Amino acid sequence: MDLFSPELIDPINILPCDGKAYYYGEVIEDSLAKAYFNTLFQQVAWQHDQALVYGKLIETKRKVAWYADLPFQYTYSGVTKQALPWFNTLLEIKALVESKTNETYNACLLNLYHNGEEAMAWHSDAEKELKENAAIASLSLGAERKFSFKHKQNKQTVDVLLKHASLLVMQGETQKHWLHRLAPSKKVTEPRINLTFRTMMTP
Ligand SMILES: O=C(O)CCC(=O)C(=O)O
Ligand SMILES: [Fe+2]
Repeated sequence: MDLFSPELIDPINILPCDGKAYYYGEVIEDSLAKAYFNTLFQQVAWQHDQALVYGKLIETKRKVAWYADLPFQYTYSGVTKQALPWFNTLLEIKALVESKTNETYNACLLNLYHNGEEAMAWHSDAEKELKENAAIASLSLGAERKFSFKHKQNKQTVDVLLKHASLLVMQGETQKHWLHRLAPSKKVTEPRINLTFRTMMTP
C-alpha cells in the first residue's frame, strides 16, 4: 500500500464561488500520521499565541509555532513573530504536501488545539507578508474538527469536517472573499495539530 495515498479520492472544491478550497480527505496512512502527530507534539517549539486586543497583549490557550525558510518575520493580530528553521519531520511533511498539491511553500504555521474548547475565530489569511492568492495547504492530525467558510458579502457558509490525516487547500481569491474559522466544540476532548503551509514574500 502506498503510505501517502490511502484513499485516492479526487480533491473536491467545496466553495460555490469566489475562490477554491479543495478537500483531499485522508492523504497519509493512519499509523504514519499518528507518528507525525507524536513527533510534532514533542519537537515543535510550541508557544501560546499572543494577540493585541484593544492595545492589550493577550495569550491564547491554543499554542502555535512558525517555521520557514529563514529569515522571515510575520505579523498578525498586531504581534510580530520570527520564524524557526525547518527540522526533518516538518520537511518530510512539507515535501508530501507539495507533491499532493503541485505547489511549493516556504513557511508553515502550526497550531496545537488541546481540546474542542480551543478554536480559531473568523479571519482570512491575507497578511501583507503573504503572497497574494498563493495556495495555503492545511494538514490536520489528531481530533476531527469542524472548519467553516463564510462569504464576506452574502454571508453564505460552507462547513467541512477535517479528518485526521486530511488535507485542505485554499486557492485563488478565497482569502479575498471568504472568512474561515475552526469552530469550538464541547464534545471534542482530544488534541489536534494543524499545519498550514504558506508562501511568504521574499524580504
Ligand atoms: O486549525 C485550522 O484548521 C485552521 C488554522 C488557520 O486558519 C490558520 O492558522 O490560519
Ligand atoms: Fe487561517
